[in-house]
Amino acid sequence: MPKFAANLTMMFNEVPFLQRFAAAAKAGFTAVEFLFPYESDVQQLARCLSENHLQNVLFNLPPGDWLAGERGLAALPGREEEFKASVALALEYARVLGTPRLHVMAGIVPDGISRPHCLETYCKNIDYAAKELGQYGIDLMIEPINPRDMPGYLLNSQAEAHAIRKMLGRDNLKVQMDFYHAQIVEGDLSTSLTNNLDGIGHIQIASVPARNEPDDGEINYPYLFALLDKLGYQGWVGCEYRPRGKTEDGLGWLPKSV
Ligand SMILES: O=C(O)[C@@H](O)C(=O)CO
Ligand SMILES: [Mg+2]
Repeated sequence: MPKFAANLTMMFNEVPFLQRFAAAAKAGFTAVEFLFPYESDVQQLARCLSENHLQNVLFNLPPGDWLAGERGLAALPGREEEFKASVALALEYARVLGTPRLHVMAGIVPDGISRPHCLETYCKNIDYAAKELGQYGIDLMIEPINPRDMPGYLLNSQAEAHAIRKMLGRDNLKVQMDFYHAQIVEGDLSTSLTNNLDGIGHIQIASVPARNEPDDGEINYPYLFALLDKLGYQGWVGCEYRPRGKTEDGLGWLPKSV
C-alpha cells in the first residue's frame, strides 16, 4: 500500500493550523504536506513536526498575492526578482524542516501577455529554481492544474509538464501528479502514471468531482493504489482533499498503517 501524507491545509480544518500536526499524528499519519507555511515561524513548525514524530514531505513556494488572485509567480514576465526571492524563502523553510521536495506554482497567464511569453519565462524560472534547490538535494515539483479550479493557469496537462521536465533535463525536476486535476483535464490516469512513473516526484489524491475523500466519485482509487504498488512507486501520496465532514470520520478509506 502506498505511503499517505496528510495535507494540513485541507484536512483537520476543525482546528487551527498548528494544532493539525497533533491531529494528523493521532489519526496515524507519519507524514504531512501543506501549501504555504510562511505565516508560521519556521522553528515553531519544526517543533510541531518533531513533537508529533512527523516528517514534512512537501510544501509550496510562495504563490504571489493569493488574495489578489495570483496563483504562482514562475510564469509571470517582469516578476523574476520576486520569484528568486520566493525560492530563497522556500529554501530557508525547507532546510529547517527537512523537506525533500517543493512545489512551484506557475501562475495565471496575465491579460495582454502571450502564453508563449509566459511559458518562456516559466521555463527559465523553473530551471533557476531547480538549480538552486538541487544544491541542497531538494526536488522541484511542477503540477498541472485543471482550468475549472484555476481558470487561466499556465500548466494544465501531464503531457506538457513531462515535456518541460525532459526539455530542461534537471534530474531534480519532477511532475506532481495530482489525480484530481489529471482526471478532470485528461483522464487516462493509469496509463499516464505507468508511462511517466520515472518523472513523477509526488502524487496527490481526492475524489472527482467533489474533491472529497478518495472513496467516492469517478476515480477507482483501490485500482490506482494497487497499480502504484505494482509499479514500485516509492514516493508519497498527499491526501489533498476537502473532508466531507469531520476529518477523522472520513478516514475509513485509509489502510490501518498509513
Ligand atoms: O492541487 C492543488 O491545488 C495544490 O496541490 C496546489 O499546490 C495549488 O493549490
Ligand atoms: Mg495538488
